[in-house]
Amino acid sequence: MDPFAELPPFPDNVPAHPLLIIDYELVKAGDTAEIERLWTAGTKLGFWYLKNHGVDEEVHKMFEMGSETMALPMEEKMKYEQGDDGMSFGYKAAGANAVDATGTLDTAQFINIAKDDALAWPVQARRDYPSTVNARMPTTITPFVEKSLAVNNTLLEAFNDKLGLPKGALLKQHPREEFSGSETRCLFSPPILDRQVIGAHTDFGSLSFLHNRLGGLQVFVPGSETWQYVKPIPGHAICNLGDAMAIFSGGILRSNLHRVVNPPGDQGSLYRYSLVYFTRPGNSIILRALTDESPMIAEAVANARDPGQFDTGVTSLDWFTRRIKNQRIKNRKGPETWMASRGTEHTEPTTISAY
Ligand SMILES: O=C(O)CCC(=O)C(=O)O
Ligand SMILES: [Fe+2]
Repeated sequence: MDPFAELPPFPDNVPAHPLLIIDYELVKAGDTAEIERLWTAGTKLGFWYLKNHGVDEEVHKMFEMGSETMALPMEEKMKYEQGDDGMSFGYKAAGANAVDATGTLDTAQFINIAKDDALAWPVQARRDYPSTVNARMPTTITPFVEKSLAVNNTLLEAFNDKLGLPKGALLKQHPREEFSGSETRCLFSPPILDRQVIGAHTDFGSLSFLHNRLGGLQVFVPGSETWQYVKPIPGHAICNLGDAMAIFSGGILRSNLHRVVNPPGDQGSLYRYSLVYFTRPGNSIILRALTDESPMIAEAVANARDPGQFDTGVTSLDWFTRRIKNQRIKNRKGPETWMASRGTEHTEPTTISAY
């Protein structure tokens, strides 16, 4: 079944940035040419399409889980709201976050489910969830999390070797058993013309495995002056690196700015769903460049304009909590709260809201 069949196509006359297309099966098989292309994608833009990932069936069911959850009465969803303390897991209502320094409200609802809960099910590891999530945990969510973990770990290992790290060094930053901010997220937003759905940001963690059916995602390509759409392609996931990988690699890998706006053309009158699996480092991992383990990373840090930026002195949990907490509109004191929510993109032109 083609999940795009019922949807109006992404318009032909709207430019989209041509991400590199990486074949997961080839990367998994150790194909050096394909791994070289993955490396190019990770170092130049930090975004790429991933085909042949084998997760389509689970993605389809996750979209169903998302629509079942979003259809619950607001009062029910609000029982599971993520709150203002910087925890991500649970439900996030539309308008709970700022999308820019002036405090404009976001328009996306999320349901975020911790990887730790998906793997521990039926034991509760981190928090409780709406009935629609519980009902889908064994059939849909846990299988999706397991497959996404395997895909992301394979990609991390490929980057590990290209960075000249000892085998398993990056995987050691993401222990399966340690609690972390790793989670799956289903997003839902109504048509909205005059503002961003999700403000410009870099992702907090290491690697995001994203599934889009409608347009709306935009990337800010280094050296360009405008935002560019990423066009959804059936069967192709969109992968991107987050802050933790930029820091571990001493800036060799790129955590790129992106945002979500209304889908273009005829897609723009539809409700938009999307789905992500985020791999994030273990809570206790200190975010710093892995200079002791790779001469290539040591050299990158030595040559960096501001080497200190790769020695944050904070744990992954602290980094994540700070960013989530300062996006929450209830915590907003002024533009400085937005600045306090920023990640590795702080040197980038994040002020362009240019809607
Ligand atoms: O919905 C999308 O296309 C992207 C979502 C995103 O960037 C995020 O949740 O971090
Ligand atoms: Fe993102």
